[in-house]
Amino acid sequence: MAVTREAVLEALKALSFPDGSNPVSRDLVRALTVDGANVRFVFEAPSAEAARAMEALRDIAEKQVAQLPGVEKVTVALTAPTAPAGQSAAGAGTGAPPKLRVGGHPTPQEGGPQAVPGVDRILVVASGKGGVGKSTVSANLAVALARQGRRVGLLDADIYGPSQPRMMGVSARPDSPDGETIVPLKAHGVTMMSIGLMVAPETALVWRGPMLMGALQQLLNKVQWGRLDVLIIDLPPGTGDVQLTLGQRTIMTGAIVVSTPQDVALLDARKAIDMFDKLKTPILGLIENMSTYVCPNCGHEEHLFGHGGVAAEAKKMGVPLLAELPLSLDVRIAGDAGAPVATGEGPAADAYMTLAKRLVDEGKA
Ligand SMILES: Nc1ncnc2c1ncn2[C@@H]1O[C@H](COP(=O)(O)OP(=O)(O)OP(=O)(O)O)[C@@H](O)[C@H]1O
Repeated sequence: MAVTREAVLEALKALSFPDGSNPVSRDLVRALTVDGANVRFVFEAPSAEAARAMEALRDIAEKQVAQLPGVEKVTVALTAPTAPAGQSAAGAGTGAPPKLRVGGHPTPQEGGPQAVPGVDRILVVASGKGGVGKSTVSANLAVALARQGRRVGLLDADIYGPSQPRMMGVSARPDSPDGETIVPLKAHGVTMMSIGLMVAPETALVWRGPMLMGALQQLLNKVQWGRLDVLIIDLPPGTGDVQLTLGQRTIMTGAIVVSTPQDVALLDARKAIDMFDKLKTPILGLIENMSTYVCPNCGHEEHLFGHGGVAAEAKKMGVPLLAELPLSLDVRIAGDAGAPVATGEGPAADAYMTLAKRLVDEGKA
């Protein structure tokens, strides 16, 4: 018999504190997800202190829920406004840890979408599905724009797989000298911030849309971006709550949708484009990534995943094809090494410089 949400909540209510309250009545349970036989939820402690004291509760809760019929796996994450002492969420920052309740629900907002102060343009880089190179394109485009003299920010909002710290070669936890705002990091001429530098991955995995959105809102508004010509946001893949809420709350200059030539990726890309249409976010264009493969030994060019699909689709949708970016081992190696290929020279770097120039010339970046 499949376990239900209600059964899990009942099991948690049975864990009573000395004052007679329980985790549910104290409103500690967040993001309860029952996915077949897998149960996941978050205990959100009011403070780091309280989170430390809740380690034992987490163990007991895990065991209690695991005993329910139909449950195979239980994952309970503990969150608190700041990381527990001596346990940095990511790397070694030197200042006081930011006081952000990262992942809290977004605060209500009056009126329509708003701008981020000091930021002239926001470009979102999206894809219908994961793994098509959205993060690679975001990092390289940011670097290429910075090389053209633009003041560029890069916000990694891909909570399910934050890859910008690795791609941009940064790992330190950002400082917060005043305990309220966050000083972003700098890499390759780009001002950057990743949700992955603020939140432990196991916590992020059990979050639901509203918590992600709360975190993203904080990163947009509490990071000291300074004056930027353009902020590039590397979105999570797909068409979920984060994309929708961001579109409803923040004025976005435009969206760039990355796809590979395979049909399935294109189908997914179409969904992303429909979403931006509904949000009334201008679609700046499609990018075909992993377009051609140039053999590093003989120079022979091969269309490994087919060719022309993205161009044809762009035409059908009436949006520009912004770039066809080659599949190149250099791109992957550079990304893994923390220095995007656009920091150097060569065909892949040239392709990104051309893309960046086009966006600057069109006033989009
Ligand atoms: N043009 C390319 N040539 C070679 N490798 C590439 C290219 N583009 C991306 N890759 C590699 O493909 C992998 C996936 O890329 P990336 O992380 O940018 O995709 P993504 O769409 O952001 O994925 P996710 O949604 O999972 O974050 C990475 O290892 C990256 O280095």
